[in-house]
Amino acid sequence: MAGSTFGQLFTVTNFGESHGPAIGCVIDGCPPGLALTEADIQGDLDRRRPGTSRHVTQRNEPDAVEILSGVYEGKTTGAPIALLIRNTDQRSKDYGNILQTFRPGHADYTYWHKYGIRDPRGGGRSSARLTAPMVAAGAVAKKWLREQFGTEVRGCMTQLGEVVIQHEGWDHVHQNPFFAANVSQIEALETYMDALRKEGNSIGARLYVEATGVPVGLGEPLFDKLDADIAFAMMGINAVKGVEIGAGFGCVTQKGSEHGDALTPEGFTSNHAGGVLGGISTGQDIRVSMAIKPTSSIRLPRPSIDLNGDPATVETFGRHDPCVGIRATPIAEAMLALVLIDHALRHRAQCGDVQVTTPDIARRG
Ligand SMILES: C=C(O[C@@H]1CC(C(=O)O)=C[C@@H](OP(=O)(O)O)[C@H]1O)C(=O)O
Repeated sequence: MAGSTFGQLFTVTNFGESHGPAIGCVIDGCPPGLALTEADIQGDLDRRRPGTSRHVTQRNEPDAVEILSGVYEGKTTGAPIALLIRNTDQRSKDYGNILQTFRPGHADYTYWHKYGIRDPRGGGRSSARLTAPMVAAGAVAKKWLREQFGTEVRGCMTQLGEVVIQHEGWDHVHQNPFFAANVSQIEALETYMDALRKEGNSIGARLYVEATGVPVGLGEPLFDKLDADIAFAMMGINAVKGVEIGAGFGCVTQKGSEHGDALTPEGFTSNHAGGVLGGISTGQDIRVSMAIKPTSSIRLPRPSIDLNGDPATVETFGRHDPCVGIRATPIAEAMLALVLIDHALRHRAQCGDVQVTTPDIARRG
């Protein structure tokens, strides 16, 4: 399958460029009968959209979604659902000076060598703007999962550069532009970002995303393991460079007696597995962490080469996120929801009914 379609039974085909007339996606395989309006989707798009604080790109896009097909009298019909988001605030002249060069750390270089042609305006097809349609599709998946199984997907930023963010409570996530589960560190995060922006530089971040109320049995035994597909989905998000499931790299120093989550009649007593054993969901919370690289478009001049391979200096102007991780939480949530709906439909196709249990006493304790 070509590289713009995600999923096996609930497929999402992403289209568009950052400075084209519109971006969007076509969802195929959505179960019929799901009540769906634009309002079900818009909330998550608003959480991701640019221009909402001084710490993100100042490109001001409403990211208003239009449902073009697949819904009749407020319900999905089983037909493809086309979702459209019009681009309204392109400023393509910002990219004039980098047409002949490659930004270090950017897809400019690989796109040029692969295709021999690229749309450089706003990063074209490589733009993080193309995550918006995935957030829209993810909102549909979230709604179906919630109604079928009571599954909830949520995420937060856990580290911005060197600043580790302590988890104070999930309700804090909605009260700050960083998606931090913390309000007492917001001032420190703002000071950090203000200094970084002044310097013309960018920084990486770490995010956490989890799904609760996940049925047992989602995932395939050998290749399409649930955790493998989650890692694939997260690595498909622009700028993600590392993914951990459960204890992740922490398992290197764990002993078997510690890592293996004990089973009791009431449920598991811990969740180092991150909710997946043998590639199949345990019914515990799915726990995922990811590392997001610093934005490659920065104001600081850097050495590079031009299209002829001669030395060049690159400086990027325009409206870039000093930390793409700041707006990435809704994207990670959406990708996790898309993996879960796809595997829930696959499980149902092979095994019939999906078993909903929440044997995770670790999270209740
Ligand atoms: C527009 C969005 O982010 C954009 C992502 C992006 C990039 O190269 O990835 C470059 C910038 O585009 P522009 O130069 O056109 O402002 C960001 O603003 C968005 O996320 O919706």
